[in-house]
Amino acid sequence: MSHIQVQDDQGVRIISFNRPDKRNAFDLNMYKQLTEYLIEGEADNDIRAFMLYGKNNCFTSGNDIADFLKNSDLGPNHPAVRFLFCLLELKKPLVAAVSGAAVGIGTTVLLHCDLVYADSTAKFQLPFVNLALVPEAGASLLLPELVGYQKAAELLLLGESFNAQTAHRLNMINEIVADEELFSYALSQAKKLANQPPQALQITRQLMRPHKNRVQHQMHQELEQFSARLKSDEAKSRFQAFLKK
Ligand SMILES: C/C=C/C(=O)SCCNC(=O)CCNC(=O)[C@H](O)C(C)(C)COP(=O)(O)OP(=O)(O)OC[C@H]1O[C@@H](n2cnc3c(N)ncnc32)[C@H](O)[C@@H]1OP(=O)(O)O
Repeated sequence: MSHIQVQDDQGVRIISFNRPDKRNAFDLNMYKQLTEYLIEGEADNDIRAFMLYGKNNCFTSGNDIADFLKNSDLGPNHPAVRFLFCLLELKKPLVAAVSGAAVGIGTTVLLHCDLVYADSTAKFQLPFVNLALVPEAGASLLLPELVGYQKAAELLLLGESFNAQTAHRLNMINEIVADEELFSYALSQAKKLANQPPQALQITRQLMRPHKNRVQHQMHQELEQFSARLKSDEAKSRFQAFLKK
């Protein structure tokens, strides 16, 4: 069974993560599929919005840590890099429904979403420094802009997990939804977006992101540092420690 599943429902492309034995950690193939489904959806006039969802009461535990040890060269064709730049370039709106762990890229992807809903089990974490890495997806720029420098420093430098109430207070999510209603509520919101006039919707979204070039520049800076860190002894020993646990 594929670890990325796709379903189109009344103009919404629902992309679900489903790798239960690894808490939906993204491996290279998952990044490739994610990117393909997004690119395909962008080109399809019947798709008006995307929704990201993690099955098995988990959004995603982030990048597969075993892959960090195997693939340290983050060139422009690396599947994770292609996914991140695809996110940045998306024209159609993106909704996320977060249940359970949203770690690393599981949290940074939300900074590129238009609407984010979480249930009471959601747990966010940005453990880049803990893993001897640096942030990605433009989070080193987007997070301080969203939540303020000191709060962002707490989240990125200490790398502790935080719950849905904190994420809501920091304006990182729109709403906390009852656990059993998360999927249907997020989907109903995505369908509202899908029913809006598509051109006005996409242009408005574009106008609301005047900082795109700055984010793109920051992402390149982050990736340069991230690649170097992946090769460092301190990072390798953190990855090995996690995998031995
Ligand atoms: C460019 C992107 C960068 C990033 O995304 S950096 C962030 C990388 N991710 C992490 O550091 C998160 C690592 N995972 C965790 O902290 C925990 O897991 C969770 C909090 C997500 C869940 O904890 P619990 O419910 O206790 O599950 P469990 O026993 O730790 O994990 C179950 C199985 O899943 C594997 N697993 C979990 N996350 C990952 C991962 N990110 N990469 C590879 N494997 C992972 C484990 O090893 C284990 O596997 P086994 O049953 O074989 O021992």
